[in-house]
Amino acid sequence: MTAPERHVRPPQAPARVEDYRRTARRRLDRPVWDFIDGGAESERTVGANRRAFGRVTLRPRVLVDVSRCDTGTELLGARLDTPIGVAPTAYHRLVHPDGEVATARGAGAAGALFVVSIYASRTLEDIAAAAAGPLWIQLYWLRRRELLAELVGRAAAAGCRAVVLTVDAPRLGRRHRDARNGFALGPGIRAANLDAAVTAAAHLPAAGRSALAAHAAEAVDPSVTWSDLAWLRARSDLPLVLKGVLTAEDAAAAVRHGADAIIVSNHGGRQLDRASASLDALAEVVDAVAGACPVLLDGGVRGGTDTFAALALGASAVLLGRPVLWGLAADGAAGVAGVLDLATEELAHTMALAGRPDLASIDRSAVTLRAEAR
Ligand SMILES: Cc1cc2nc3c(=O)[nH]c(=O)nc-3n(C[C@H](O)[C@H](O)[C@H](O)COP(=O)(O)O)c2cc1C
Ligand SMILES: CCCCCCC(=O)C(=O)O
Repeated sequence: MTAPERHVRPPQAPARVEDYRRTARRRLDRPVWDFIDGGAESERTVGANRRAFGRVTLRPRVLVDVSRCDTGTELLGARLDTPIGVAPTAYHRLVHPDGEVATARGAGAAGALFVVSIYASRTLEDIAAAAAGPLWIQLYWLRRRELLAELVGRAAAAGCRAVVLTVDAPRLGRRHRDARNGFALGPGIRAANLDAAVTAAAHLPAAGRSALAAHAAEAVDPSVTWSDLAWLRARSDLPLVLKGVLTAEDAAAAVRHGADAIIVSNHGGRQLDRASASLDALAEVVDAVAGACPVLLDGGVRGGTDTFAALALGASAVLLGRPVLWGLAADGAAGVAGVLDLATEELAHTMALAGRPDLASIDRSAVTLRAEAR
C-alpha cells in the first residue's frame, strides 16, 4: 500500500506588507514590539490613519495603454524608482543587529529614499557607505544646537541630500505602553551620531515611565519657533524639509519660511492623540502649498493602493515607518527591500487597473472620498 499523497505547502513568501508584521511580532520582545507598534494615549490617531484609507474608492479609467506602468519619480533633484520611501525611525538595532546599515542596503536595492533618524543606531558614515539610493537626515531640535550644526555638516559630507526637521515633537507623546513597560534602551543600542552624555537618560529604566520620554524632556528644545528656522538654514545649503505639518495654516507658514518640502504626518499617531489622520489632512495642505514645494505623506500607508490614494490627493511621495521595521526585523536588508518592492509592485498593479500608467496621470479624478470607511 502506498501512503496517501499529502499536499505539502511550500514556505509562504510574504504576499502583502502586513505579512511582515506577523513575523516581526513573533521575533521581537514585547517591550520592543510595543515601542514600535504603539502610539500616544488612546492610540486613536494610530487607528484613524488606517481608517482614512478605507474611505477612498478608486475611479478607474479604461482603454488606456498600461503595457508599461512607470513608478519612477524625481524628488528634490534625486531620481527614485518608487515614490515609496523609508520614514525616519529611531534605533534600528533594536530589531536587527546591522541596524540602519541593513535598512540602507534594502532601500537602495528598491531604488527608494531613506530618511535617517537623528536617533540612528549606526553612524551616518557607515549608513552612507552602504547606501545605493538617496539619504536625507532627520533632526529633532536639540537644546544643544552645536550638535545639530555638527550633524548637518557630517550629513552633507556623507552625501545626504536634504535635512528633515521634525516639528511635531516639542515633547514626546504620552505612550502608555512604553510607560507600563518601563521602556529604556539597553547598553548595546545607542544613538550612534550623538554624544553619549546627551542620550544617557534614554538608558535609565524606571518603573512606570518611558526613559525615551525622560530623555526627550531633557534634550529637546520646546521653545523653537518659525523664526529659528533661519538659524538652521544658515548652517547648511541642503534643502530643508518640515515633517509633521497637518494644517493649511502651518503649510502656508512653511512655504513663507522657505521650506523646500513638507511631510504631512502625525508621527504615526505617536504624538498628539486625536490629531487628524494624515490622509485627511493631505488635501488642505496640498491646496495651501499650491505647488510651491513637494508635499509628502506618512502615517498608515501599508501598500501600493494606499500610496495610489495619497498620490491622487496630491502627495509627491509617501514614507513607510513601522512596515520598514517589520521587514528589517523579519529578514534584514532583504526584508526592507521586500516591503518596499511589494508595495511598489502593488502600486504598479493599481496603476494598470486604474488606467494611470505614470505618476503624473494619478490626479484627484482617480479617487472619490466617501464619508464612511469600507
Ligand atoms: C519606532 C518608531 C520610531 C520613530 N522614530 C522617529 C524619529 O526618530 N524621528 C521622526 O521624525 N519620526 C519618527 N517616527 C515617526 C515616523 O517617521 C513616521 O512619521 C510614522 O512611523 C509613520 O507612520 P507609520 O508607522 O504608520 O508608517 C518613529 C516611528 C516609529 C514607529
Ligand atoms: C526625542 C526622543 C525621541 C525618541 C525616539 C523616537 C521616537 O520614538 C519617535 O519619534 O516616535
